[in-house]
Amino acid sequence: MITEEQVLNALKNVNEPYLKKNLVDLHAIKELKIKENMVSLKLAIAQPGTAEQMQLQQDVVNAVKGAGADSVGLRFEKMSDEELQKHGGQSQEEGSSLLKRKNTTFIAVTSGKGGVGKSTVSVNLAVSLARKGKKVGIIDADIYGFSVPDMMGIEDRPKVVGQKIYPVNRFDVQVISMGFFVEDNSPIIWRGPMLGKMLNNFFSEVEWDELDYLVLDLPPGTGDVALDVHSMLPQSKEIIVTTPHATAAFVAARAGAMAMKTEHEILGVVENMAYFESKVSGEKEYVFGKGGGEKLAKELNSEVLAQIPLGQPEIEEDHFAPSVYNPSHPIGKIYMDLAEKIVGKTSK
Ligand SMILES: Nc1ncnc2c1ncn2[C@@H]1O[C@H](COP(=O)(O)OP(=O)(O)OP(=O)(O)O)[C@@H](O)[C@H]1O
Repeated sequence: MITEEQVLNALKNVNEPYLKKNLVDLHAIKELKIKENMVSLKLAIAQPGTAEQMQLQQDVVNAVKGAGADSVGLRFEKMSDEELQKHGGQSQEEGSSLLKRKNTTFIAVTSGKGGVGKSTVSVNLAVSLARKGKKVGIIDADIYGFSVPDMMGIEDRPKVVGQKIYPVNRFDVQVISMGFFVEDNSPIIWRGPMLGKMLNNFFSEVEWDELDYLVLDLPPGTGDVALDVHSMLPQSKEIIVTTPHATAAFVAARAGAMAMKTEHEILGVVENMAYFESKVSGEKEYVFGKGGGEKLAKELNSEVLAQIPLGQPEIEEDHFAPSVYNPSHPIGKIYMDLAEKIVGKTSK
């Protein structure tokens, strides 16, 4: 079995890309665990969420596997400013280019709780806006489960050229996901401030093409993380996703209340899983209750933008994307209408 000493020896040969010193001398290894020849590491680095991090991931995995480990799980955190300065780095400047673009409308998609379809709505809204000829990007910032790449059927990783990361293009949408920065699907625990730093890097280090819309799939809930994002993106507009159940709407109202507190404009509510429509009789069955979206919209002084029924997209062999509805699918049409409404509400 691989020993701690062997791992450390291997990491002596890997340089932190920004500070150009090896990880051991930098005291960058904040945690090292070995279990049944599986090594898990937590590393503090100067600039997480950058092209360099992706290269570093690869270097660390190769080095530790080369020393005899079967698998390597990696987590990253941002090095403290104190440590950074000690090693000759500069603390990072906040604020970045994408955030300053005047022509990009930011749409944060949020929900009170998980599993209501927030990512599905984010993805289909982004694709539908692109189908309408808009230039669209999506950031999958749902740290509790970055599902966007899978939902869109993305197997590629972003291209990295020099310092820059190029988003993956799928259905004419530029896609960046937290999931691209995780090695081997290893579980990661993000804390609020880390997410903020990561997002900030997505805005500054990613080479976005022109964008009319940037859709942000945010983590559910109203915790620190969401608050962080709210304050970081004061210009962002919001869509709140709920199911029709009264309790779900009640929880979602808290997410909405926060948007109001942070003075984000609420574009409206999307009620997902609103009903099931029988193909035979056309009858609607309200499987998860009724009226939640309406109730929430009223509470937020807003409106229900769409009611999306239960239904699966057709699976296409040559264009595999398990959660993207075709524009001809009844649900695909509802998403096109939603995109139309969003364009109407956000045109200057
Ligand atoms: N209208 C719908 N009909 C059928 N299945 C749906 C619908 N909307 C979402 N789903 C399914 O429900 C599950 C949860 O959806 P999704 O991941 O979009 O929710 P979420 O709110 O983003 O969850 P999380 O917070 O865990 O990321 C997925 O398996 C998705 O395919």
